[in-house]
Amino acid sequence: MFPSHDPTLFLSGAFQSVIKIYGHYDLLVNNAGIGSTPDYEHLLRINLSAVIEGTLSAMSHMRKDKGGRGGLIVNIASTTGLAPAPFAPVYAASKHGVVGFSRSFGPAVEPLGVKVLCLCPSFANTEIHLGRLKYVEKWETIDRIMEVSEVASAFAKLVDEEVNGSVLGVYHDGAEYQFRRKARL
Ligand SMILES: NC(=O)C1=CN([C@@H]2O[C@H](COP(=O)(O)OP(=O)(O)OC[C@H]3O[C@@H](n4cnc5c(N)ncnc54)[C@H](O)[C@@H]3O)[C@@H](O)[C@H]2O)C=CC1
Ligand SMILES: CC/C=C\C[C@H](O)C(=O)/C=C/C=C/C=C\C=C\[C@@H](O)C/C=C\CCC(=O)O
Repeated sequence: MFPSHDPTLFLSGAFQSVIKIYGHYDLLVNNAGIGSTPDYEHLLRINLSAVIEGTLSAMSHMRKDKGGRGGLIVNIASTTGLAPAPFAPVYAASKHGVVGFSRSFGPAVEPLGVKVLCLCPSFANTEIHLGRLKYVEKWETIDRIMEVSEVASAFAKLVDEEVNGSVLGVYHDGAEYQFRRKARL
């Protein structure tokens, strides 16, 4: 676990422990995240900076030109990283950041044997919404709040197909790629 005030400070120690025990990294999933809070810098630190920090640390252990074996990094964003989310603008900004970073970093590190994928779930029934679900269920555009197992299946699809730089949206009616690498700058 990271100290809640600064998730990135703890990362290098955590990475070193894994290397010490297992010798290498095959997969990193940057999943930790928090919902809206008045302290927007804290939110950005956890939802965006820690994802960047984790990705950079994993990459430094995975990169083939520095003795690594290559690997896969999966960043968990959100559909609020794909479309405007007026109910959570700062949260949405953090997730847009994760989408943009993942799409950009994947192609950048492909020559080093590392791939970066991004998963963007819509609303799923987890603790991040504790105390807010009743409110959320009233929103007209939400057809159904997903179960975690639906997000897990989409995660398996993303990792199975392993298209570097891709972004998979997960919706109540199924998973659909939003970006598969090629787009104009
Ligand atoms: N539940 C939803 O509707 C959706 C969630 N997401 C994202 O999925 C990811 C997982 O969230 P959920 O499972 O839904 O919520 P959750 O609240 O159940 O899980 C979040 C996890 O992040 C960890 N975490 C938070 N701050 C941390 C810190 N400073 N250091 C270490 N760990 C920390 C928590 O301990 C917890 O295990 C998050 O990135 C969230 O933004 C994305 C789209 C939809
Ligand atoms: C004021 C409400 C404005 C718009 C509501 C809109 O009509 C609507 O219903 C849209 C819903 C879309 C939801 C899509 C995805 C949600 C994804 C999660 O990542 C959100 C998780 C936690 C953030 C919640 C927060 O308060 O920060």
